[in-house]
Amino acid sequence: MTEVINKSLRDSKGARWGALAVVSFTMLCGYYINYVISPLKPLLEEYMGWTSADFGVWNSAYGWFNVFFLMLIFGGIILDKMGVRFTGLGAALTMIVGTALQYYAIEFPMEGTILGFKSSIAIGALGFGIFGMGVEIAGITVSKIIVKWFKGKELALAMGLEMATARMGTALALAVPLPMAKALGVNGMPSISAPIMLGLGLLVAGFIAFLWYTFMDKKLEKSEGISDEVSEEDAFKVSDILFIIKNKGFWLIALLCVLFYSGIFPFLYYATDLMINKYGVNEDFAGAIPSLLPFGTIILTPFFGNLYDRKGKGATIMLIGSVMLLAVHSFFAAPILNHYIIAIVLIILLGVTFSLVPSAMWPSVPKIIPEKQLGSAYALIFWVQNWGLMGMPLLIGIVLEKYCKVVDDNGVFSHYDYTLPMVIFAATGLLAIIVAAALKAEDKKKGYGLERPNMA
Ligand SMILES: N[C@@H](Cc1c[nH]cn1)C(=O)NCC(=O)O
Repeated sequence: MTEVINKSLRDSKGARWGALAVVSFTMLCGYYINYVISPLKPLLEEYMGWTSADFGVWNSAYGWFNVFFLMLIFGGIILDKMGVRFTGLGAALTMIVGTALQYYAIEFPMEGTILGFKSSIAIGALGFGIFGMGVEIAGITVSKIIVKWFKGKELALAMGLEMATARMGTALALAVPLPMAKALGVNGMPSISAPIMLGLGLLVAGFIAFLWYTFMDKKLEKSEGISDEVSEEDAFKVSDILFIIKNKGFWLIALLCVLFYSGIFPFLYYATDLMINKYGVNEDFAGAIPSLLPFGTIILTPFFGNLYDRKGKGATIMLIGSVMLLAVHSFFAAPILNHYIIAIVLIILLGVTFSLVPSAMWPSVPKIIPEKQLGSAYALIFWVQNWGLMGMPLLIGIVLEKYCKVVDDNGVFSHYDYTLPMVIFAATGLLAIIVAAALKAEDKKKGYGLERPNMA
């Protein structure tokens, strides 16, 4: 007698890892644009008259719509209501529109001011804000997609691999734009917009990749006998948000997220400038050192994710990562430690930190929040995180402009002293340790299972 078993497409290794590869590529394209202007800071100051505060405003715009217009919350609601296909395509398109505006602002600099900001900064920041909305909503959509394919399987490994792939985009963004802008320059004037044009092309490719994923998603649902992407049970309800925000574990994860990521992502915006100003690295190579950070995470995030899947210890991993964040930034702040080798070692250690916490944090959310509320839960966590992603670059930009300019004997600007900004980054590590310890205690009390393996 032959037994017919209806298997879900997620049971096919090829199908689920293939789906992961496709959506991860879309994220890689987004993460490239996220950091593309970081290494261009010295060129923007020299050739376009930007100040550090302008740079801070542009980068903080990432969170404007997400934080003030609650676009992330709406994104989460749309995700839970309309499903991953509609939301992912919309997010990918939003990234393209925002980046086109950024390109326009850099390629065609404008005179005058808008709402007190230089016109080019205002238009470009608006573009970065729109992009930020798109990439964040893409992020929550992809998290939900991964849970859909990998729950009960290699969930943390899959999330780690997605982040690792996305971080290749970050590494590219830190290493490529400065040499590229210089190489494509004409008559000694660098082509600052060229790396953004490259990103625009990548985003279009990312959109096409996501379109491809939508067909895989339909096949998955067909294999599971689901005809409508969003079932009655899965549809968003306001009570879901209330349920999530009443959960102490959720708040601890969200707080840890904003503190930890405020010490990493905004740091990356300034890392190339730090290498030039503190460690005296040549402009042409300065981006290569911070680009080691995402490269390290490419191997280590899946490694720690796999460890969490098999051995557990998620809360402990997050605590260790937070301790390392404090230690690394404290060394970056120490004025006498200014040899570039120290910078390389610290960046590598920061890469380990940046692998530890995300590899345990994101797969821990489904242990605290039921799957049908996951879209809203990730959206709320990203919303809290965006306060930091918005506030920190602005704070550092203003601090650099006001308190860190060092002048030579003739009163001419010589360089930025990064001690104070790095102390501020170290403070995020200290606060993260306190929250990570509280999360570990709460896990023990409530039995979320953060210290238990993910795989059955
Ligand atoms: N909410 C995102 C933030 C982000 C930064 N760059 C692109 N997205 C996030 O935290 N993603 C998880 C990660 O570790 O990258």
